[in-house]
Amino acid sequence: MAEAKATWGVVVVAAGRGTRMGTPESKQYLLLRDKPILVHTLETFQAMDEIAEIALVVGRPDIERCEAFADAYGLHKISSVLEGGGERQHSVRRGLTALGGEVNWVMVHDGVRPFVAPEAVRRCMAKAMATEAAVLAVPVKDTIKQVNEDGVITATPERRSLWAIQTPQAFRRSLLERGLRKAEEDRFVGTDDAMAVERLGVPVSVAEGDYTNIKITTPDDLPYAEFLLASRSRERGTDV
Ligand SMILES: Nc1ccn([C@@H]2O[C@H](COP(=O)(O)OP(=O)(O)OP(=O)(O)O)[C@@H](O)[C@H]2O)c(=O)n1
Ligand SMILES: C[C@](O)(CO)[C@H](O)COP(=O)(O)O
Repeated sequence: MAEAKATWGVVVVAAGRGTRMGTPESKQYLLLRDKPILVHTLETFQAMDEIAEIALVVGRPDIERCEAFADAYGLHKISSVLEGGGERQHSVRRGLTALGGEVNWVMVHDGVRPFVAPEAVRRCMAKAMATEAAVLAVPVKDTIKQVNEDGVITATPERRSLWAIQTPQAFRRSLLERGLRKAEEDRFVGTDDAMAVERLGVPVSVAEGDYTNIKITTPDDLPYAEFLLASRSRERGTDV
C-alpha cells in the first residue's frame, strides 16, 4: 500500500512555570526585544511551509492571552490553545490529542527555544521520515563527569558518545502516541519525548543541530538570547 502523504503537526509546549528563571512572569512571556519569547518560537514554525498545524499548550491562566497572540501576530496555523499538565510529558500528550486526524508526523518543541533554525528543523524532519524518530542534538563540548552526593566523581563517560539533546523531536505520530500511552501505563515520566519511544525498544536517531538552539532556562540565558536575536536580525537584514 502506498505511504500516506506526510502531514506535519507541531506541539509547542509552554505550560511550565519557569521556576529556575525565578521571574514573576513565566519565562515564555518575557520580552525578547519586542515580542514574548514564545511568539518568536511560534513564528519560526508558522513560517515553514512544511508545517500544517500547531497545537499550543500553555498554563490555564494564559490561554486567553495566547489566543490573542495568535490574532495579533498572524499565527493562523495555531489550531488550538490548550491547558497543559503537571509535567512536560503530560503537556505533550494533551497537545497531541488536539492535532487534526490528517496529521501523521509530529514534532514536539519547547516554547522557550526561540532560536531553532528552519534548516535544522528540516534536518530533523528528514531524519525522522527516514528512521521513524529523530531529535536535534549537538555533541557536548565539555568533559562530563558523574558525581555522587558527596561531590566526588564516580565516572567519566566517553565524550565521543555524549550529545546534548534539544527540540524539536520528530516522530511518526502513531509511534509517539504509543510511547506516551505506555509511559503513562507504567507511570514513567521522562524529561524528553524520545525517552517514551526508546522505552518501546525503537531506535531514535539524532540529527545534528546548532549550539545556538538554546533552551532559555536561567537568568544568565537572557543576555545571550538578546545577543542571538541581534545576530539573527543582522544576518537576515532585519536589524532595527
Ligand atoms: N508541565 C510542563 C512543564 C514544562 N513545559 C514546557 O516544557 C518546556 C521545557 O521545560 P523547562 O525549560 O524545564 O521549562 P519550565 O518547566 O517552565 O522550567 P523550570 O523547570 O525551571 O520550572 C518549556 O517550554 C515549558 O513551558 C510544559 O509545557 N508543561
Ligand atoms: C526536552 C528538552 O528540552 C531536551 O533538552 C529537555 O529535556 C527539557 O527538560 P526540562 O527538565 O524540562 O528542562
